[in-house]
Amino acid sequence: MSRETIAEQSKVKDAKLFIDGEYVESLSGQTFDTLNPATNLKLASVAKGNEADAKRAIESAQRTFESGIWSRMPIEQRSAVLCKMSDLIMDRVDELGFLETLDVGKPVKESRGFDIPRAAQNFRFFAEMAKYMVHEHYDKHNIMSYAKYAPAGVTSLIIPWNLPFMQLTWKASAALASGNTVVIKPASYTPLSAVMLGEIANKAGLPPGVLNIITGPGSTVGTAMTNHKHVRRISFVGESNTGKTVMKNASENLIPVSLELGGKSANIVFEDADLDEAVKGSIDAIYRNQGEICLAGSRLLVQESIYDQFLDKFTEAVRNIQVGEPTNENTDMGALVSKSHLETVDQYVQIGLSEGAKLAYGGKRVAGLKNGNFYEPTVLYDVDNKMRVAQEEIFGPVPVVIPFKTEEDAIRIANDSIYGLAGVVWTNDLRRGQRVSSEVNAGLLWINCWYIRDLRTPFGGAKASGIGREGGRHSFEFYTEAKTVTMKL
Ligand SMILES: NC(=O)c1ccc[n+]([C@@H]2O[C@H](COP(=O)([O-])OP(=O)(O)OC[C@H]3O[C@@H](n4cnc5c(N)ncnc54)[C@H](O)[C@@H]3O)[C@@H](O)[C@H]2O)c1
Ligand SMILES: O=C/C=C/C=C(\O)C(=O)O
Repeated sequence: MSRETIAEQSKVKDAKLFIDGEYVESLSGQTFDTLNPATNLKLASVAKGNEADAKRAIESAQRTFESGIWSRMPIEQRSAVLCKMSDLIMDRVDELGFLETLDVGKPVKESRGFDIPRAAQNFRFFAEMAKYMVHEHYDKHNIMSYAKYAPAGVTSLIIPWNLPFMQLTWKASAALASGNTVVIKPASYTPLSAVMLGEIANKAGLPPGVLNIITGPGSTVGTAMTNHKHVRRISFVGESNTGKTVMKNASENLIPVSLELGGKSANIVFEDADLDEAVKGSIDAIYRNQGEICLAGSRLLVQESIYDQFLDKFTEAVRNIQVGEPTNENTDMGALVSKSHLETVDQYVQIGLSEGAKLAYGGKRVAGLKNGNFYEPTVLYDVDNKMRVAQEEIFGPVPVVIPFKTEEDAIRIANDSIYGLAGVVWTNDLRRGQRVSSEVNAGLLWINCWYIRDLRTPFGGAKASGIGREGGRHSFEFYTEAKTVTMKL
């Protein structure tokens, strides 16, 4: 399909709330604008929901849950609806990919090649898996016990702006496959793809009220979605500090939370690594999605004996990254999500330089692309792990390169962080790879690769990077309520 046809098809519509199977205005009638990060021009007007709208959606989800139309639907039927949603997402991969690119600022080759296909895969994966869940059953003399996994109830899903459609569907597909009804809140910078899920749900035959979408501020909509007594699960993705607020609010009604939060992951390159592979993988780990990815290998730890050689090769590769118009097929790195985020990223670079870090490349806005939020892929090196740029999440295309002497040093530095989301080890000694991955305190470790996903595995972080795990059976455990039935025979 040509770029023009896709653009025509993806004509950005104003976005409304989606409640009880219908698109509606917010009760206040207020709206806000979502901008294109590549131009900072308005893309669409979006309904600005408030507490009352969130309550409307929660009540609709609660009524629908209790009706049993979805929660008691035979699993084969439920699964078929979700597979249909998967197909409908793939049918619209070009259009949804283009829309995601316009709203997030990310390269279209990634939106169409990864985010949207992965969203379709999320639905198919959980729809299929739900059919084959193994249930527990124990016999003890004349006593038989078994566990039933009942859907938990109304589930709030709160999503950030960096990979909106992929993350939203990662949560929604598992929650729905478990038999729950959901209320979704996308981030205000990037609400457009989420809103499309309403259309897709209706077309697939999801009963009205099973899936609801409320756009609006976190302080009002988000709060209502996290302290309402009818909400039985909250899955939140975002910053660690917002996660703390979510947990505090959830405690009012003792609502279980799953929190996927920030990261500052160590990407460790040992002297025995395949250097070309390590350079290529490390580039991907920090510049993909403009560095706006929680799993980013943002602390690049390099063994002293290869430090200069690695840094030269890495910087050379950075020079070749094509930064540009996100809808252009050749673009590798697009625009940061907002002007204020661009300013934050730039401030961090200045902080790093004032702390004594050196600049190997980048460090400023892209000349010639001043209307959008384009920042050069940047390399800060000779960084000490104590510096703020090594301790705080920058969430942009700015790795900090830190030298280390021994394996023990690398592990100590990797663990000297409040975060514990991910870690990457580059080495040709797989015993070392195993040792280091056992010692790094993080939820996700990759050896000689980065961000390869098997959806059956537990996904989540340690320390300030989160609470709980989703993925495969871990998602089903979170989104259901286990009930033990014991029978005397
Ligand atoms: N661990 C992971 O899997 C993962 C994945 C993606 C992003 N992240 C993290 O997300 C952050 C970037 O995203 P962001 O800037 O959108 O995060 P954010 O915390 O500002 O916002 C996330 C979502 O929470 C909402 N929100 C804000 N205040 C709220 C409140 N009081 N109650 C309920 N909801 C509220 C926002 O509107 C948004 O929808 C980074 O820290 C990144 O590492 C983590
Ligand atoms: O920015 C964070 C990336 C999150 C990735 C996932 O949730 C996933 O791959 O399932």
